[in-house]
Amino acid sequence: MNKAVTVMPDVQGSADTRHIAIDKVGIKDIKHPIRVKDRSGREQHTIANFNMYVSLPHNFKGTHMSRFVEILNEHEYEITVDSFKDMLVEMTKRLEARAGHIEMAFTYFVIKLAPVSSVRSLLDYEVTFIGEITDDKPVITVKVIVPVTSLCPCSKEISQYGAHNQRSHVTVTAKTNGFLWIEDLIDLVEKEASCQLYGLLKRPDEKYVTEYAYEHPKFVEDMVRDIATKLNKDPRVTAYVVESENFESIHNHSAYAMIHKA
Ligand SMILES: Nc1nc2c(ncn2[C@@H]2O[C@H](COP(=O)(O)OP(=O)(O)OP(=O)(O)O)[C@@H](O)[C@H]2O)c(=O)[nH]1
Repeated sequence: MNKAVTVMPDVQGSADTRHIAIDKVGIKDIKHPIRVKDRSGREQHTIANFNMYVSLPHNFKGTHMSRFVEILNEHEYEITVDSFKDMLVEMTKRLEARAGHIEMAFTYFVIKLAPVSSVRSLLDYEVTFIGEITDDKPVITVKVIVPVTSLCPCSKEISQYGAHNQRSHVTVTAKTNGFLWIEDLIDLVEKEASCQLYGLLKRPDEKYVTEYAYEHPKFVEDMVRDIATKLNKDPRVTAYVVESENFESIHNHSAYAMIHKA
C-alpha cells in the first residue's frame, strides 16, 4: 500500500531575518571509534570525543546537524593528519559552509621499553587534533599532554643530598604545515625532561630513572625554553604554545610556565 509522502518543512533551511551570522554551530561531545595510524605504520583503535562546528550565514535559521553525525558514521576513519584534513573539507562541503572547526580528543598509547631491562609496556597520552578550515584551506593543530619527571635545580644545589622532584605535565599545542607524527612531539618533550615516564620499571630501571633525573635538573622555565628551542628549529611547526606544569612535591600548588609563538 503506498504511504502518502508527507512533505516536512525544512525549518533549518528557512530564512532568518535578524542579520546575525553565527561563528560556530554544530555538535559537541559526541564519541566515536577511530583508528589512528602511528609512526611505525601500525593502526591503533581508540575512542575519540568530537566537537564539530561550521559557520552559519545570517540568512539561514539553522545548520543541518544530522549531517555531522552522518559524516562520522559513514567512515570509521583511519585518522592521520591527512585524513583529518579530508574530514574538515568533507564537513564544510556537506554542511554547505564557508568555515569549519573540528576538535578530536583521544587517548593514545605508545610502546615503551624500560631503559635497562627493556621490558615492554604501554604509556598513555592525551591527544587532541584541532582542525580549522576557511574557504577550503585546512589548518591542523596537534595538542599532546606529555607526563614527565621534573627535578628541581635549586633543591639539588642547596641540599647536601637529594632534590625535590615530581610528575609534570608538558602540553605542546603545535600548528603544523606538514606531516607531524604524535610520536615526534612526544619524543621532543621527553628528551628535554629531567626524565621520561614508563609504564613498567624493574629495579635496575628504577635506579636508572632516579639517577638520570638527578643528573638532569629542570625548572619549569628550563622545560618550556628547551622545548621552544627545538620547536623553533622544526620547519613543520608554524606556531605553538608550550606549557609545563609541575605538580610540586613540596607544595600544595603547581609551578607553571608557558611560551606562545604565534
Ligand atoms: N540547527 C539545529 N538543528 C537541531 C537543533 N536541535 C536539534 N537539531 C537537529 O535537527 C536535525 C534534523 O535536521 P537536519 O539535519 O537538517 O535533518 P534533515 O533535514 O532530515 O537532513 P538533511 O536533508 O541532510 O538536511 C536532527 O538531527 C536534530 O538533532 C538545533 O538547535 N539547531
